Amino acid sequence: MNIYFCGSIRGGRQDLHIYQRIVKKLQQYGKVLTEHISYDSLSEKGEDAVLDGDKAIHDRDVEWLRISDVIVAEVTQPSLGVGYELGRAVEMNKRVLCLFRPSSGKVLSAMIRGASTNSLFQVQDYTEDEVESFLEKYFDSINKN
Ligand SMILES: O=c1[nH]c(=O)n([C@H]2C[C@H](O)[C@@H](COP(=O)(O)O)O2)cc1CO
Repeated sequence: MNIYFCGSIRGGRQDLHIYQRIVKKLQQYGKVLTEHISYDSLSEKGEDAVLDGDKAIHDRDVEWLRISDVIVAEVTQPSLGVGYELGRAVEMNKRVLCLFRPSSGKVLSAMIRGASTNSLFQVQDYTEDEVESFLEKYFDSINKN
């Protein structure tokens, strides 16, 4: 199974430790195409700028979305890139799980919470200690279907 994990990079790296837990857990279920989002070495600047760097990142990531079976996004730290990826994923009719921590004091965008109209696009509120168990439940349920 190809899994696309979305997490904030230029939107801020505050939640990196949670991304690392999520990616580690997701790797039990399939290949995480975007493992780099969990790297300590990846700063708020983004991946190393090469000639045409941002275009290459965008085109690679859209292709990875296209070949993904499931998209899991940690959406607590707002990120333009994550929002864009989720919009593209909806257009591609992909299965999406968004994870949000209300304990952050933030209020999730209506364009994400409001997109949760069917089982294909789910938004799950969680607390940090529950993250692995929510992922287990989610993957158990999709593996049954
Ligand atoms: O260097 C990068 N590499 C990369 O894969 N992305 C993708 C994956 C992330 O889920 C998302 C983060 O977007 P942003 O940088 O706007 O927070 O965009 C984004 C950047 C930098 O914007």
